Amino acid sequence: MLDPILDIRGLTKTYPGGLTALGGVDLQIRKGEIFALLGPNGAGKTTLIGAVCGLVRPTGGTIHAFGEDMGKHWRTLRARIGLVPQELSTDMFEPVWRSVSHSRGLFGLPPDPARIEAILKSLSLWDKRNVQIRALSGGMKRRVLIAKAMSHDPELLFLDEPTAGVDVELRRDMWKQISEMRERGTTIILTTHYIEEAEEMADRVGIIRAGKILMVDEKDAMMKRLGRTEALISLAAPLAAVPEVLAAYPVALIEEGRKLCYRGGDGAGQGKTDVAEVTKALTRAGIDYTAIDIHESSLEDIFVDLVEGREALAGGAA
Ligand SMILES: Nc1ncnc2c1ncn2[C@@H]1O[C@H](COP(=O)(O)OP(=O)(O)OP(=O)(O)O)[C@@H](O)[C@H]1O
Repeated sequence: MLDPILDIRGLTKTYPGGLTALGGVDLQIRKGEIFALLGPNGAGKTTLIGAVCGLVRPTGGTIHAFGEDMGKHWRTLRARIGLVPQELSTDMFEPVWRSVSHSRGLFGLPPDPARIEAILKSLSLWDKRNVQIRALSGGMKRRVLIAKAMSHDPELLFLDEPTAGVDVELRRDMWKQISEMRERGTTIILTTHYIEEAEEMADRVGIIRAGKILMVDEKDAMMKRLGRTEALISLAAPLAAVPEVLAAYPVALIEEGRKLCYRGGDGAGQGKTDVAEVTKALTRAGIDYTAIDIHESSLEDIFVDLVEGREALAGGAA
């Protein structure tokens, strides 16, 4: 990748006590993209973010941001990176406005009330500017976290599970906020458990498990490459064997011959074409069916397969 905005090489982290949370992570992030890091609990997502944002001291490897070594130019580079953590740990007694304004100052920027006002308005927090953070609802507290991270106008923004535990409406609202930030030129890396979130938002997806990146790809390419079509064809009468005419297709008999199961395709429409041909072949052979149930695999299916190690990583491992 040419001039990645973030370039992580061979990053390792073994916590005192011996647990290896990151086992050699290589990851390059493009300027201007939304990158979703997907992984099960304990995969190392928060540790990875923490290593870039200075909350976790890596055991090994290098991190370059904006083309420079973070190990050497820590303060100046960190000021250009924003972090929305999972939870607010401080500032509970501060009013919203002061807390957000203070965050800007932490990165050495001069006060800019107009900018803070614009941020609070964009997050529908302006009405709450004088309210103590502890008195806000959970969703509003999350917005405050975003406002604090935006306060120093970072070029690279990490969001650690931005929508965990928020309702559907607020989640959609936050997705909109994140998209708007990207439109303004911010590069965004988010971690999530919600596949829907990655599917909806991300340009590229990285899948992490047990401290290793299993795969990184354009979301669409990943779905195309690993996507599958599954069709269940209910037969009018059970069959003892797969009919000869279907020999060329990835089909099998299940449920004691009462259903034909097709599993194949390439996530780009081939599966549906195959299924149409299979049904035509059945009709030509005089085999009646009563129902067809077609399911296209989603990013979720792909993710579950990958994380559980079911899907062969053939050709796909990054
Ligand atoms: N301070 C710490 N000391 C020791 N072990 C830790 C520490 N922080 C995290 N770990 C361990 O490192 C591993 C990775 O944790 P991490 O929080 O990075 O995962 P995650 O992918 O963010 O998980 P989740 O989705 O649950 O937030 C886990 O096994 C965790 O228990």
